Amino acid sequence: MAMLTITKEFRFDAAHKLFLKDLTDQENREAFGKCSQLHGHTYCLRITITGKVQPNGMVLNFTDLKQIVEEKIIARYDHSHLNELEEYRDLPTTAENMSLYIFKVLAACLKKQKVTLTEVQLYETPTSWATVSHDA
Ligand SMILES: Nc1nc2c(c(=O)[nH]1)N=C([C@H](O)[C@H](O)COP(=O)(O)OP(=O)(O)OP(=O)(O)O)CN2
Ligand SMILES: [Zn+2]
Repeated sequence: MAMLTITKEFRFDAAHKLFLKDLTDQENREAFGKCSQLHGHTYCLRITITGKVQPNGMVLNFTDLKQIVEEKIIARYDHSHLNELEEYRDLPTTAENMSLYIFKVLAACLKKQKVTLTEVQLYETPTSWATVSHDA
């Protein structure tokens, strides 16, 4: 059976460094290399949802999707220092951890809109990204 999804793309700029609290600076340099130094990315975030097509012809108005993602994620992440955000106090700010957190937050919000979040893709660079998918 065919499955319909819709996707919206967002961008945000943020700074971070990769480190583990329990390691010394030297050990973090050895573990994470250049990424243990503060640096920035223009992140690209793709949000994909599915649901019933409503009488207006839409699963969810892209404008409404934009408002939710901007309020819950972009407003907090854009021009931020990611390591200072509460959710990453004890977690490395990897694409993996960030996409898992974003999925958890948005899945709950989108459920209230009667749609299902099927995929979050977070690109740290154009060649490096993480994908979290909804369990079938
Ligand atoms: N599995 C992961 N590996 C790495 C992550 C990550 O989140 N998950 N993050 C980093 C760094 O943040 C780094 O800034 C990005 O790494 P990399 O893709 O190597 O960056 P480049 O600028 O070298 O990318 P190119 O497009 O290949 O030039 C490291 N690893
Ligand atoms: Zn990085």
